[in-house]
Amino acid sequence: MSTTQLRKDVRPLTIDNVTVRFGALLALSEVSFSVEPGAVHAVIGPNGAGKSTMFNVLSGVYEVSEGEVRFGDEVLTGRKPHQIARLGVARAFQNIALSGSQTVVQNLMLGRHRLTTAGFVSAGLRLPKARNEEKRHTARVCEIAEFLELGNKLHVPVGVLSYGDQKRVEVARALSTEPRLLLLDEPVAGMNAEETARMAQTVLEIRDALGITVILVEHDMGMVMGIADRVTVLDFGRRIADGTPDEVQADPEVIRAYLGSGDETDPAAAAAHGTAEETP
Ligand SMILES: Nc1ncnc2c1ncn2[C@@H]1O[C@H](COP(=O)(O)OP(=O)(O)OP(=O)(O)O)[C@@H](O)[C@H]1O
Repeated sequence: MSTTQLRKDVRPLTIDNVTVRFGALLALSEVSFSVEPGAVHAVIGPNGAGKSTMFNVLSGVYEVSEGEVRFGDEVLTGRKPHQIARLGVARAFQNIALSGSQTVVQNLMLGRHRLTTAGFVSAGLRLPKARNEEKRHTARVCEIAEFLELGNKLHVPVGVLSYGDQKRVEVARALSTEPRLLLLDEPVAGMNAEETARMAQTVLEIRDALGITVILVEHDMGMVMGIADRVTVLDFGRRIADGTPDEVQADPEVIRAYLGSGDETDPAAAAAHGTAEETP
């Protein structure tokens, strides 16, 4: 865990007995775990285990059938996605949700919208208050872009950037909302080894520099085991393990779940091949 100072308003996240049913299918079955403030916490599991469903619950896209999610004292379940966003939970999507024709800065400013206070009229008339506010927000999103190593691409349309850079803009867009909790949905999916190592490093830097909590769903076991403080493992909608990377990699039920699934991203195999040590 980082020794960096936590943002003061970062709270523990508690997933308490969450069940999600789609008709007869149990996508999540009485799943509980907690995420410590300032942790990098990974949620893993074979295909169909319920990882995306869990993220959709955390961000308010899916309603739970039973159970509750709390962020400190605030109950997240039962709220709409925009209400959860307002509580400081931001999600970077696996399938990039950016406007390709707009520049990096323009995309980040869209992410910033909820923090702007100047009304439509004063912004439209470009009154001094609105101008100052826009300047302040632009300066901050440029800072965030620099942090994501996009400083020399601020005015480039996102659509012409490399895939790896587009994924970084997606993370920067989520950070532009100044979240207390960042949800990263397969941040390295489709990336090459170099892009993956850079993103792994970036995730640690985000946590350390901003003092926020990061939860990631990811199939790349080398990346997960290299950077996560804790790992929750799902299989067929059930939580089958929860612990440090070393603990879950040695857990017989986890090994069985991955071997049974034929998933080549088996955590034990990743450990045996030393990939856990390769990524920062
Ligand atoms: N909106 C939905 N309607 C019906 N079934 C769904 C819905 N969303 C998910 N499911 C089902 O819930 C189960 C869990 O799916 P989920 O997408 O959460 O798994 P996952 O662990 O993210 O899988 P993957 O690694 O393949 O993305 C699957 O059987 C899936 O088909």
